[in-house]
Amino acid sequence: MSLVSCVTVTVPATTANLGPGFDCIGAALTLYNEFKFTRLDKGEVTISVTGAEAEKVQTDESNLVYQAFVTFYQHLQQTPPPVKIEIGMDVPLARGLGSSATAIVGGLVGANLLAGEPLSQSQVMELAIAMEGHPDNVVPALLGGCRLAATTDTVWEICEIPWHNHLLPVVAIPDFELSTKQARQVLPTQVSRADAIFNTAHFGLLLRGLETANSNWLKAALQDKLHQPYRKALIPGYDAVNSAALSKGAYGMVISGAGPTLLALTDELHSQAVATAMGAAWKLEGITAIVRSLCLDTQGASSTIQA
Ligand SMILES: Nc1ncnc2c1ncn2[C@@H]1O[C@H](COP(=O)(O)OP(=O)(O)OP(=O)(O)O)[C@@H](O)[C@H]1O
Ligand SMILES: N[C@@H](CCO)C(=O)O
Repeated sequence: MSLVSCVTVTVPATTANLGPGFDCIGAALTLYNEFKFTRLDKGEVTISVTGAEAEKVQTDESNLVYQAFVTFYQHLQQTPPPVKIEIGMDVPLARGLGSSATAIVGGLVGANLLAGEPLSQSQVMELAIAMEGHPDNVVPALLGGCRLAATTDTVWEICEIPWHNHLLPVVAIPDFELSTKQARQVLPTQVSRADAIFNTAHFGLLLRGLETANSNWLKAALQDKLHQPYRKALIPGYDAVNSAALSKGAYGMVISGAGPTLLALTDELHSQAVATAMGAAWKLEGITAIVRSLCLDTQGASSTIQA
């Protein structure tokens, strides 16, 4: 078997939760990070980063892409080979768009390809979920589309959720970070039965709303009682941006992942006006935000092998 010496892996950003689907649903978006792995004959790992916010990413062995690369070889009980990793960043860091999931999936997929693919896609997925701690970013980052993940005692069941082709996500990405760790610390460890029932009902409605683009269902479905009411306080301007999105015809707005990016679900007719209004509302609050009208990525992680 001739070993691959160089591979480039492209991984999409993801939005997790979609309102009521806390820690179990996520969708891949058309915004990407790129990871190039070159096997070296000898020497140490070298890591370089280019693109948006490149200067914020560690280039030593604590780099998350390298950590994933090492985790893969540890899983096989092998020593990782010396490698050059080149990272091209377009997914902003710690903004709720799954940057850490791109790094984990990129590192694992790259390592698997360099090693001649000893692991199946579902084995790679399980390693990725274990590293991230929850499935809702890494699963769509790996597989693409909108995905629901549920675990039994032993396995993960992954289900593709139909996404109506009229639905467009608009993201407003503010210029401040919110780490997932910090955004999880504000959540209660126990919730009331009423809140659990509220989320169960709204999650069911969300699945049917995503499938049909039924506007009444979607408007109601994006509400949640498990995380957003607690996290709103960490996102100045949340109410103003929400009102702006709704006033321009969005079905609704949610916190993307752990935030602080806010994501409106809309359609082609309204997406431009919704994006402009969300950016303007944040500007009035003194916060600069980049707004982007995206689509659902259906491919997930993809790779190009250079022999
Ligand atoms: N391309 C990358 N290369 C290396 N490390 C990265 C990369 N992207 C993200 N990370 C690491 O992941 C951290 C951000 O992870 P965090 O979970 O806080 O936010 P997120 O994944 O962007 O948001 P969310 O999980 O809410 O979608 C960064 O601080 C960095 O350590
Ligand atoms: N489900 C996770 C996604 C962010 O990693 C959360 O909301 O904390």
